[in-house]
Amino acid sequence: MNHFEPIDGILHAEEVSLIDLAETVGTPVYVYSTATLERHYRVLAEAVAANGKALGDVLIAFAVKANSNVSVLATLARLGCGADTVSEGEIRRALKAGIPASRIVFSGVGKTDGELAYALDVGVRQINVESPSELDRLIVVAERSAACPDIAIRVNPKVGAGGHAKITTGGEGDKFGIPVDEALALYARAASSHHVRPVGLACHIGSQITDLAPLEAAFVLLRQMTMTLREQGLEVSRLDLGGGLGVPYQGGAMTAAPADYVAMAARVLDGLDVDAVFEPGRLLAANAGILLSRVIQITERAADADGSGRRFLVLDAAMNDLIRPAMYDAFHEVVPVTPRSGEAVSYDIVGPVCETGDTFARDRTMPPVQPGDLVAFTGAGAYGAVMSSEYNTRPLVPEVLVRNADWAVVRPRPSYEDILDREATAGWLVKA
Ligand SMILES: Cc1ncc(COP(=O)(O)O)c(C=O)c1O
Ligand SMILES: N[C@@H](CCCC[NH3+])C(=O)O
Repeated sequence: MNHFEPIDGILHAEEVSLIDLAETVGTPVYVYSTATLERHYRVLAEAVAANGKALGDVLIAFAVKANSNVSVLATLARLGCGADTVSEGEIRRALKAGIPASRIVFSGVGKTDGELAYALDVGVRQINVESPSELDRLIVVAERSAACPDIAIRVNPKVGAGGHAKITTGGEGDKFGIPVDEALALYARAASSHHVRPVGLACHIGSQITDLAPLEAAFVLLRQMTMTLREQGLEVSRLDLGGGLGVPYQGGAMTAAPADYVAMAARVLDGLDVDAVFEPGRLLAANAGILLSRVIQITERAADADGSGRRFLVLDAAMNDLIRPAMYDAFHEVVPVTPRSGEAVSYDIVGPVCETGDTFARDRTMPPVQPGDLVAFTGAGAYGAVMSSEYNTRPLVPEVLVRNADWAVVRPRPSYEDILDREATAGWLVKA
């Protein structure tokens, strides 16, 4: 069930009219649905439960990078969801949202000594080590902290996948993970240290993966590596399978179903006696959020000798609010909140930022709109607000969480005073 549906001709988030919301909070604004977040988590948790013991004692750790709003995290935390984090800041957010440290995984290619020390101090469940030099640093930090953290070695399985080259993480030339032979050797080396306890292997091969084949190839490799390590007498009790499962951004687009994904993982790991970790980000959050924006104007450019004319739909949202189209040519549906009758029109949908790249879509055919109308970008709940900035000194886009007929501003829009007060004028530039 979609929780962003029209009621009496007006698009709603659950029971909240987006017209009312825009009037109160202003635009642009991200709007999240509690019911969708909960449903997405439950679909995955039920798929896990349906596979019995094949995946062991499973942890679903939401990839905080996809949507780090503390209220979003707290919504998932209440259902028992853990967190996959990539920085001290994300660990702090997860803890603030009520996710216990015992359900927090710390990943990332470049964790600083300070971040490692913080993770040990709060006692995260496991640290995914991504390079030999990180292991060396972690051993020193752990010795200093008198801690002995559980670690997983992140493998680069040479299986890259994903919706765009910029979001592939498991391929040969990618910066993520450790090549298989090196990872096996590093595991044995870690096992000989008194300051870390290797408990498993991890992989994450990319994002917006719509086909299970590359994921299966990576999981099969983890299984083979587990057996190799066990033959050497080493303990392997956890496999972190990463995230990466894609979502439909466009009506009718095909992606693998979460239930098939979990069943595939269960098939591959069956009989191995390990506890699996899943790190879904986009899967839980993308279709739980929209970006609501207002049409500023429509600029018609007549055809000249060099080219065809254009019709620019200029919105008050821009690439600084939602960067996915500019960065990955990502597709987001743009739907009018109150559709007008009339023939579909082709627009170049753009924002007000001074970059040609501030283009959400070229030649997008959609129902006609007029200045002042509201439109919603769908599928914007993951890698939306988290990647926003104040480029062009546009106030950071606010976020609203809806629950039934209730809603709350869970990140307010800063005022211009807030923005300017964050900066200091160098003393020598201030008039005496
Ligand atoms: C280590 C790790 N886990 C999980 C994720 C979540 O990925 P996705 O949002 O595609 O599920 C990412 C991001 O790609 C990641 O880097
Ligand atoms: N930010 C990317 C996904 C990156 C995943 C992080 N490893 C996107 O919007 O699709």
